[in-house]
Parts: sequence; C-alpha cells; structure tokens
Amino acid sequence: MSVQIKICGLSTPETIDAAVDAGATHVGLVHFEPSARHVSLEDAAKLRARVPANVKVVLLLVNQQPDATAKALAAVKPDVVQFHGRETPEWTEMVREKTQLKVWKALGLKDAGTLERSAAYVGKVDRLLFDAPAKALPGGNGTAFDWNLLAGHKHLVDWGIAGGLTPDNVAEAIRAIGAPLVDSSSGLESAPGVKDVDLIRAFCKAALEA
Ligand SMILES: O=C(O)c1ccccc1N[C@@H]1O[C@H](COP(=O)(O)O)[C@@H](O)[C@H]1O
Repeated sequence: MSVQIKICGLSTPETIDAAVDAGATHVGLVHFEPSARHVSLEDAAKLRARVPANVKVVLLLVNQQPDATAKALAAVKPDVVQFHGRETPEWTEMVREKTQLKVWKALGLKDAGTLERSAAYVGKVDRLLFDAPAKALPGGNGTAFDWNLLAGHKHLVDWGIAGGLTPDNVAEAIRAIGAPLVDSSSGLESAPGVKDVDLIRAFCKAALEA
C-alpha cells in the first residue's frame, strides 16, 4: 500500500484543490487561534465541503474544552479529529466512543520514555502521530524529531510522522522508518500560514515516489 499523505494547515480553496489533485489522502484544518494557520469554524466548514469523499478531512484541535470540541465537530463534520495538545487517553477514548469519528493523537517524541508512554493510547485512538516536541506552540514549528527513536519500535496502533517534513526530506523519512503516513504543514509554505501549491505538489510527488 502506498504511503498516506496529510497536508495540514490549509486555509484556501486553491490549496485544498492542489493537495487533492497532487494525491493527498488527508487534508488538515487547524482550529487553534494562536496558530498562523487558524481557520474559523465557518471557513473550515466551507473548505471541508470542497473535499471529495476519497480524501479525508482532519480537524486539528488543541486542549479544547468539551463544549468547544462538540461545537467544532458539529460545525465542520470532519472525518478525523486530531488532538495536538495535552489530551489524555481517557479524553481520546471518550471522544472516539461518543462521536464515532476517527481520533488521532499527536505526541511530541523527545526520547524513548515518550514512546513508552504512548502505549497508554493504544485502543483509545485510531492513529498516533509522532511529531517533534512542542515549542512555544504544540506543533507546526517545522522541526523534525530524531526518526531513529522509532527504529525497531513495535507499533500497536496505526501511526504516522510529522514535524519538519519537506519535499527534500520526506522520501528519506519514509525509507528510514517505513512511515505509513507523512504529515507536513510549515515546510510547504512561502510565509507562516501561506501554503505554496508548488511545494504541496513537490511534497506529494516525493512521498509517492519514495
Ligand atoms: O500548524 C500549526 O500551526 C499547529 C498548531 C498547533 C498544533 C499543531 C500544529 N500543526 C501540526 O504540527 C505538525 C507538524 O507541523 P510542521 O510540518 O512541523 O509544520 C503537523 O501535524 C501540523 O499540522
């Protein structure tokens, strides 16, 4: 099976269409006000409506309260909700059971200890997304983690990698650790929050040819 590709932080119809045409399997919408890629729920719902059924829409939320989470999910109707903050296994399990949506949890991979702790999410998420450790923001920082931390790891749940992936390094990442899904955001931008359609195309091509 070929690698799955998520292009995240999209905020315009043109870049959504470019990602879909280039072969992305997932497109991500960030609803997190401190982010340069934040989209309102109204805009997210409009962008969501452009996406064909064969491509999955991922709504990224960070440490939202239950009411705000329910409101966002009802407005955007994503296929997947990606929690990218300090959300607990109990929380991901509850959202998964209540909504029947696919639930992903992003984890900043600092060391082997983080990987051990990721076991707490097994059975409580549909995918673990390994990212670089948080900085001022919990993600979207354009920094990669040490992929070797995942070498030889026995994955007990679907997984993917994010963090500093670009058209230049995505093939290496796929070959190095056999990542089944790659996720990129800031590495495909001409300025923070401004996606570049040529970089989106180059990223998808490099991932599909890896
Ligand atoms: O994109 C953001 O601004 C963002 C904000 C808060 C949490 C996560 C965010 N982005 C996600 O982080 C990873 C890695 O991004 P990058 O490729 O290193 O820029 C990815 O899943 C982004 O969608």
